[in-house]
Amino acid sequence: MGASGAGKTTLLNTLLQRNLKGLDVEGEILVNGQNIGKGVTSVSAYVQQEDLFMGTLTVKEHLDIQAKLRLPPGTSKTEREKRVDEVMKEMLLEKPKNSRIGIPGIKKGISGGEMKRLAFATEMINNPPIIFCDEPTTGLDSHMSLQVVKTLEAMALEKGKTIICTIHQPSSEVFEIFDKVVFLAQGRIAFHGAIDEAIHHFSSCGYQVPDHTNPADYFIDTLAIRPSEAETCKKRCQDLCDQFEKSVYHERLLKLMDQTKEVRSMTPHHSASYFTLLMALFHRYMLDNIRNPAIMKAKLIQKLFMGLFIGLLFYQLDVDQDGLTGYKGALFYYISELTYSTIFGIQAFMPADYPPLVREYDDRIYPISAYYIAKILSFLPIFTVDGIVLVLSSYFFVGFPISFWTFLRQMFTCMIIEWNVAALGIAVCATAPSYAIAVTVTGPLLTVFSLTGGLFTNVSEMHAWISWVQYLSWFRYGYESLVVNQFEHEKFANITCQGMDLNGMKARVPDSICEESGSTVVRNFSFNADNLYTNWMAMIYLTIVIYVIGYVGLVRRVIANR
Ligand SMILES: Nc1ncnc2c1ncn2[C@@H]1O[C@H](COP(=O)(O)OP(=O)(O)OP(=O)(O)O)[C@@H](O)[C@H]1O
Repeated sequence: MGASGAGKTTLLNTLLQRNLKGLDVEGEILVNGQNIGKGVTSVSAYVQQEDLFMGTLTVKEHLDIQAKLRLPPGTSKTEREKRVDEVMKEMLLEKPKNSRIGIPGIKKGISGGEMKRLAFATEMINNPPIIFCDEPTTGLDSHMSLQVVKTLEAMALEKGKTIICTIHQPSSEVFEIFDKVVFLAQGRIAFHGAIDEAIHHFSSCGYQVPDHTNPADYFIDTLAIRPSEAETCKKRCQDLCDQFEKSVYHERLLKLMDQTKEVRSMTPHHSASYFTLLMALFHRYMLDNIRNPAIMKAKLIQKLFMGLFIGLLFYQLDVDQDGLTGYKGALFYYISELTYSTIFGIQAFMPADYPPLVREYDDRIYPISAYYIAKILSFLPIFTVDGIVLVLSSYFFVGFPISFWTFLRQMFTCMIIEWNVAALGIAVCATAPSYAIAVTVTGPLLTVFSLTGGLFTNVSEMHAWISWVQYLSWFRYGYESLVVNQFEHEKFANITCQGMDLNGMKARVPDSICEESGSTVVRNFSFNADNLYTNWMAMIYLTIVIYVIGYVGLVRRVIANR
């Protein structure tokens, strides 16, 4: 305990060997007499102040997934289910087990107290002997705070756990539950011992708790640095810390520390196998994608709507010069539709994954690669199905050739385009430090790639110093494949040299501008009919390279954040 700025969080971080960048830490941290460094994570749990859950999951689903992530390899399904039932019972979560967790202030879910107990339940799954908690009662009313601290007490008394907890403004009832309390002031220890002893010690230093006053409030107030009288407060804190160092309580503390140097055994917990981690994370993200109406439902409805719109706009195009403009536009539109909504859809939702990822990575629950692969796999079905919906809902209206293989190639090209786009969306999100930066980078990138896609600029006419950009663009690869696939079909073997004249009547266009066959269209774009499949390979290759770059960016970002 201590006033704001006393060093509580720093002490917890030091014990847990986290977020110590820029700090000069001295001394030794021993767990059962052993200096295990960052290994402290494998014998402890850390319940942080802010609860980070996936609000779309139910309490039970969340715990099931956490059990898969946290229980050691070789744990059977029955054992896992038994453990989940046990922690739900211990943490009084049986009643809300099938309720969605929710997102405070956004989507209604379980109560604040239940959420805190769920945070404990999550950390308790693998039965760690030590539990660190950072201000577990923050944001809870007095009744819920008491319930949470009683739960902690039960863990200590009934399960023999060591609980190290920072606490902010506890009520007298809550304060009395703690066995031992450490008061911090300006990074130093102002007191360590039982609550009665604290009252006695502070009183002997001239700070008697007044009647009808919560001792916790009084001590924190005594140790606080008030800006208006900073120097006096600092001096008071220094005096109290000095007096503690001369007290019997300090002597006892030194003896206790000597005893803890005796080496005792401990059993670190092991994480699940890589495959189990991957499957559990995939399950979690799939459930979230399916439950989140803005991801799954909205995308499918949007693609259906846009597909029908394309179908109506380009309904049964003629095979003449005007029709050609429509066919070319419709094909390019497919790529745009698959690009913009996909990339911005990903960027709207993926940043929310980052805080839990950093936390769970710090807790050594899974490696970053497991998250990254699971995330990619969970997006893959959505960004495959919606492309199929788009093509299915428009293809036959537009008047593209009724040919099984042409249809299938068109669908497949669209699928690969969307995989490529999804890769860029995920990679930019993984690498960019914030959503705003991700969107700012993505906008111009899309403009550059669409401009070099072949519709606005002829691919052979670009200046040598800029034309290389087209080889990074799925617009370029995708458009060439779509154009070749359509215009090399026999439907376009002969194209009427007719177009609309100034009076709105069909008239013959001059031979010099007439594209009399699909092959001419392909040639005029400077596209190559042999590139249809090569482009698929190029897009798949590009997808993989982008994913790798995104992975490296994510790892750098997470590690830099520690
Ligand atoms: N033992 C220490 N020696 C020197 N500086 C310290 C020590 N402990 C903490 N500090 C510094 O004091 C400042 C406040 O520390 P910290 O954030 O841990 O306080 P806190 O008690 O958690 O405050 P709050 O309740 O407001 O979160 C930080 O700049 C930290 O680096």
